[in-house]
Amino acid sequence: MSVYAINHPLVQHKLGLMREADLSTKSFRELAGEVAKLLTYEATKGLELEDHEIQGWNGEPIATRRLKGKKVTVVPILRAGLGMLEGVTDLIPSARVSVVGLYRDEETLQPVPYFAKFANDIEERMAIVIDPMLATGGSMVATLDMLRERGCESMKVIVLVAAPEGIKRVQDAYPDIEIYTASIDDRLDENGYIVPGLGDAGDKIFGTR
Ligand SMILES: O=P(O)(O)OC[C@H]1O[C@H](OP(=O)(O)OP(=O)(O)O)[C@H](O)[C@@H]1O
Ligand SMILES: O=c1cc[nH]c(=O)[nH]1
Ligand SMILES: [Mg+2]
Repeated sequence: MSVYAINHPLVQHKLGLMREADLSTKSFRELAGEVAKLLTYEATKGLELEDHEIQGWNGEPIATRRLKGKKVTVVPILRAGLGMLEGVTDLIPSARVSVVGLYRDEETLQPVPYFAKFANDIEERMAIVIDPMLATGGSMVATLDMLRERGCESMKVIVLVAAPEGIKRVQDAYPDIEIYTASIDDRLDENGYIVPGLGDAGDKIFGTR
């Protein structure tokens, strides 16, 4: 598995702003979308191109390249993953959206599934799973399991912040998956929150503190 911590200055600047304790819901939400978009740019760098000839401005043919048409499904993990969705689909507008609803039980830290709706032909698609936080990794692995059970072979992960524990959990379960993140943070605290982290990303995006 490859973990890509994106050090681009715009990513680091925007993530730094998101860490501010008193940030408004509006700003947190906007920044989540912007960082998601920048990470999507990185995560799609391996998409295949094909040659495509077009007629240019003066009537002469021009050799161009276009995306080979790999089918993509973006998979936000509810709720917080929705805060990244628009940023991702801005760059991949034809992507189908599959939705997985999970929350993490506050006592056991185990993922509790409550909803799932997958795009058609999921087994032919590259799935890009999005969630701001990869903490213990339980929610992400549960989502990847659902996709794999439905025949999805090609999967990538985009998270805003990852804990080493979560990276290891995904790595152990899915050694071939690529993870794209704006930061690998230090650790989890006693409640399973990422430190320094962002706090509760879902609450911040939805304004439900
Ligand atoms: O790696 P894990 O230990 O599983 O934790 C990460 C999960 O926790 C958060 O969701 P939460 O359960 O708070 O749900 P929400 O998005 O509805 O707020 C976060 O958005 C991840 O889905
Ligand atoms: O730090 C964390 C861990 C889990 N979920 C969050 O929203 N934040
Ligand atoms: Mg939450």
